[in-house]
Amino acid sequence: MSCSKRFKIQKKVREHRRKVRKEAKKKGGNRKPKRDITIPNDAPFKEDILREAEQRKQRREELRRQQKLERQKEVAKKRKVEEKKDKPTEQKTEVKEKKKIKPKTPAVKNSTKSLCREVNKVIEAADVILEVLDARDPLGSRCVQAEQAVLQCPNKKLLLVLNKMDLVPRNNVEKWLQFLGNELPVIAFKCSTQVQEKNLPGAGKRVNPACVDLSRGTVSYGASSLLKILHSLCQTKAIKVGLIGFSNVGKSSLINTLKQYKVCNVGSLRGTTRIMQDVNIDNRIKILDSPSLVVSPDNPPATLFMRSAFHRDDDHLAHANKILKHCEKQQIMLRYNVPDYRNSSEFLDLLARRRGLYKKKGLPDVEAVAKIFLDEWMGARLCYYTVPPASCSSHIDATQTSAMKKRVNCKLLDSENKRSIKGVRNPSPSCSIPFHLSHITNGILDENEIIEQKEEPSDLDNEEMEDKDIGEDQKETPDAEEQSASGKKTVKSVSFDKPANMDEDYDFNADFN
Ligand SMILES: Nc1nc2c(ncn2[C@@H]2O[C@H](COP(=O)(O)OP(=O)(O)OP(=O)(O)O)[C@@H](O)[C@H]2O)c(=O)[nH]1
Repeated sequence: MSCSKRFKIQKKVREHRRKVRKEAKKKGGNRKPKRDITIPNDAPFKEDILREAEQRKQRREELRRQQKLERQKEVAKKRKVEEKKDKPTEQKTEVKEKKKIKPKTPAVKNSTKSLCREVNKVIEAADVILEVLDARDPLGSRCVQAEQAVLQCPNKKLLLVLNKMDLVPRNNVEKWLQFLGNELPVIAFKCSTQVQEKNLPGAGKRVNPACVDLSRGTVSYGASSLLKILHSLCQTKAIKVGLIGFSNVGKSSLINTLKQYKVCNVGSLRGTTRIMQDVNIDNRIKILDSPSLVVSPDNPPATLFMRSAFHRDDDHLAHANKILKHCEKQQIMLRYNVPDYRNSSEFLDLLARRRGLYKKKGLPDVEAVAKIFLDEWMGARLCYYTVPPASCSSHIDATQTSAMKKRVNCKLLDSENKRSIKGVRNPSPSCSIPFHLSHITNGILDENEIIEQKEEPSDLDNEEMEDKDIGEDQKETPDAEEQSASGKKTVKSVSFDKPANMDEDYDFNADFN
């Protein structure tokens, strides 16, 4: 064979092989499959390690999702700026003038009014009303006005749903069931909350958020019991079931749990639901989701913060202060792993140091840590609990109670509640924070009662003054708040002089550094 022919053949073979390799690469055949974490079975703490790895993965994904959202926001912002540039200058000045004329408050005010309207619509349309309560503060998530509005209608039935029972100790759930059961039928509930898109069939593809399967997420308790009760109420005709409650108590989650699909938007962000939504559970039960109830401004400050759907974002320190006032110091020190503190500012200072949150020049970033602290309290993970009061003057009279109980199969309810409580994994009392605030919250149902909100000076300063007066024990009692809730104003003598022994007790620079 001539040399030229041999080289020609060799070249052809090389080209052919290159082509084959290229195609294989395109198909992804050469790629090594991703290995799962393999831990030998005899390794100690295997389950813990796997759980930690899974949590880490979830966190990474969450971060990626957040970054993506931020990027999208930035792009949208840039686009807006470019669009504005393109518009003629005349239009710009018109828009500016309009903006100047429009005050900021009416937007919030109108939206609050519309929330009110939507809640009223739900109460009017529904045959059965479920008032959803947060098991961590059931009394605080009850609304006197809404309950009265329902009880005034003779044909409507009112049931309480004690949701999030996985976040409080078991004996506390039992106590609350007993306490609330004296007034109205109450059902213990735990929603299914986890959305595991990764485990769904077709993982990796884009999943339509409206049909994410929740059945594989965390287990729910009380759903079948609630359906049984509702079916017993609709023997002759189909019924509409309205869900009411303050923000973040889990109304939308409850619907998703009953439906086993994500049909309503859920989030730890308050006021996610803005309008009435109806969802058919089956051919006899239609559920109406409502926006959160509007909180009346005459509630104690902590209740106002815990239950309101909207907040001014700049008040983190004041809000954190309000919450800390009602918590047991020992438990807070244990939960957040901080040493003894005198007031909320000192606690936030210590927490910022503990979590490594510093501003420029090495100063602890108290604002940032206050925001994180509040997010935890508003989220669905922190375990805190309130204790039912020894006696409570009820706004429901005995005839209304007995009428409501007659309409519902209470024996079935009791047995189902016992079954649900047995199944749930509750936190131990030592891991949860006792929260000393138990008030029924006043709400607003009449939109004409909503008054324009005035900008008030931050109450942090005032409260810090109070803190200093109260000293170490954080002695503000619920009674004092009751007084403020009922409108009785007490005049406190506030001394603006430094306490005499203050400097001797504690030198911040020396003791702290
Ligand atoms: N741990 C736990 N978290 C829950 C439970 N139910 C709801 N959540 C969480 O509570 C948060 C609020 O739930 P939503 O269903 O959006 O509450 P909502 O009452 O509809 O809130 P709004 O839209 O503000 O009215 C979400 O982060 C849920 O995951 C529960 O039973 N247990």
